[in-house]
Amino acid sequence: MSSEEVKVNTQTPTVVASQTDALLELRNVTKTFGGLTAVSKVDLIVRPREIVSVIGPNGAGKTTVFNLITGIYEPSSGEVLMAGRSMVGLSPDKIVLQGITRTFQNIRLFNNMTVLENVLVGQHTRLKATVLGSLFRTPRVVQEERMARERAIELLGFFGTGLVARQDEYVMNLSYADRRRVEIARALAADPKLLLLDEPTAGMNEAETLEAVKYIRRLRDELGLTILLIEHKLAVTMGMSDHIAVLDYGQKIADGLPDEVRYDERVIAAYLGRQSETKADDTDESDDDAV
Ligand SMILES: Nc1ncnc2c1ncn2[C@@H]1O[C@H](COP(=O)(O)OP(=O)(O)OP(=O)(O)O)[C@@H](O)[C@H]1O
Repeated sequence: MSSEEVKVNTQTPTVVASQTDALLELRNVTKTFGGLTAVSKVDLIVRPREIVSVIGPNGAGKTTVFNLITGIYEPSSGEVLMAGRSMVGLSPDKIVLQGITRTFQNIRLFNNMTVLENVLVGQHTRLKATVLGSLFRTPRVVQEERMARERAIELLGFFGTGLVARQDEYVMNLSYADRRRVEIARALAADPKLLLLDEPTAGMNEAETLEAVKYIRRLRDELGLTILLIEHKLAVTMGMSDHIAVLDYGQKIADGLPDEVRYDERVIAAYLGRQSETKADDTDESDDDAV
């Protein structure tokens, strides 16, 4: 994958009239990379406190959609709106301030930092300490640090007592499932309204996957979050999504309730088509897409 120039500006978001009660809305969003259209005219609505999944065969454009929402890429055309405000052109850190945080397909934690330190990193957008204040450790800075630590421990506590007890351990010593939890705790530290989870159960066994499904639901039910996720395990997606958007070759080919999507002929054809391509290629060993 070639990388693309990231356009960053500091403009404040403009309000665009929204016809919906959406928290997040993609309107006719297209992203091209040279001659390749990775995402083509995609509309998507995510309402407050929904759990919405984006699925599709490999290369369908799911990660690109996440990168468009989080400001890694700017759409070639179309609008990305958060609570009715356009986010197009905002830098990723400005988008975090709009209330959107994410986790990654390949966990991105600082392995040489402790569990607690990793979660503290997630709070940096909210802290107010100045460089001078930090140098001289003013009472305000000390108090802010104490509150940040308390908050980080509270967030780890969302996953039970296990991670709280291991807060001073290096992240690299944790199990894969625990590292995924720490990554979510770090994403929560920025106080999001919308959480984007990129394959939150990847690499997990069945018991860990069931556990992950439980805490994803709790993120919505107990913390009031709205969740958009990419997930390859279709049983997981079908079991917890309010609606599911299906991408194929960059286009949204279906969007509906799990049962509507499950039996949609275009969806079945897309998955079966890619599976036969994969078999012909015989290159992909990690295909757990199955309708
Ligand atoms: N920065 C980039 N430069 C060029 N092409 C890209 C870039 N990012 C993505 N693509 C291409 O866009 C298409 C969609 O990729 P994307 O990673 O969004 O798919 P995906 O659905 O997330 O796939 P997977 O399930 O394998 O992660 C692919 O053809 C990919 O090669």
